[in-house]
Amino acid sequence: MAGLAVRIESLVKEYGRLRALDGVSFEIREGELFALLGPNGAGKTTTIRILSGLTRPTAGRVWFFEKDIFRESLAAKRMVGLVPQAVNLDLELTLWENLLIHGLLFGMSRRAIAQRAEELLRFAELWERRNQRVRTLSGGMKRRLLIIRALLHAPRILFMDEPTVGLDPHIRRRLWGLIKQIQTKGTTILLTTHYIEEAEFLADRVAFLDRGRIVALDTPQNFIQTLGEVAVDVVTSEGLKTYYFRNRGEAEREAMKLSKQGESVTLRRINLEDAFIHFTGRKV
Ligand SMILES: Nc1ncnc2c1ncn2[C@@H]1O[C@H](COP(=O)(O)OP(=O)(O)OP(=O)(O)O)[C@@H](O)[C@H]1O
Repeated sequence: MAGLAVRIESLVKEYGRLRALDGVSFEIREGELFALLGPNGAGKTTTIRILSGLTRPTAGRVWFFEKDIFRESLAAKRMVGLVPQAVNLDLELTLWENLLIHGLLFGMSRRAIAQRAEELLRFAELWERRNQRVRTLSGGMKRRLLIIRALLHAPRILFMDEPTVGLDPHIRRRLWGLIKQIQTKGTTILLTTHYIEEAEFLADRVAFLDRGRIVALDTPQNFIQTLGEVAVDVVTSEGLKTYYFRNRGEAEREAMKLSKQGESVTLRRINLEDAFIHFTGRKV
């Protein structure tokens, strides 16, 4: 059984009178891909900022591989790579130069940087473009560069804050492939997202964050199974109602009954969005 990569205990973050995080605790196992899913303002970025050493919590403790990150902050920083929400690359420099600067900031030798940069640029299919200015890249390419920059110093843990926000669906899927490959190579990943299908596709476990609190935490499969297997959506004069059933037979019987009453009925598989609405009482 894999050890613990991240242990977070009772994190609180206050901005004046606003409690952005209200006692957040969870653990991430080594090699796991863990998603923090929540609506805007839930506290996802605040959590990532604390874990990356960009801001201090009001209270709470965090360990990476059993090292207290506030007591051993330098060692902790070297263990993590951060993919921020905003594309903070230097647009006037080339891809290669962006990676070089990052490596030097992390105290890597030029030789080690060159070796690792080549490996990662090839991995992200950006090698041919290494001498282009970042300005000339598409949105999806910039995101790929942002991800490999975070991996340059070979961190054991990768934090990704909304890595696919605002991208077209096919570019998002390509990034999902890349993220999965990074996990396969052994990196522990924490990502935040408000795209439910992203969490459902990528994550081993998902925590629903709502107004600074974790309201539910489990694997996508377990969340879905808690509700059942098949959902029946019914459009009524009062709006859309959804009913959950353990199997298709039960769902079909109920759907038949409702259609006979003249209701408009659709059957579908239960997904993580159903679970999210069930646990938070609202949409992402
Ligand atoms: N520096 C700050 N000063 C004051 N309030 C802040 C600050 N940073 C975040 N907040 C507030 O804390 C709460 C949580 O914000 P946070 O950015 O962590 O949410 P989020 O889940 O990442 O949302 P989003 O998806 O919009 O990035 C919000 O109410 C936000 O307005």
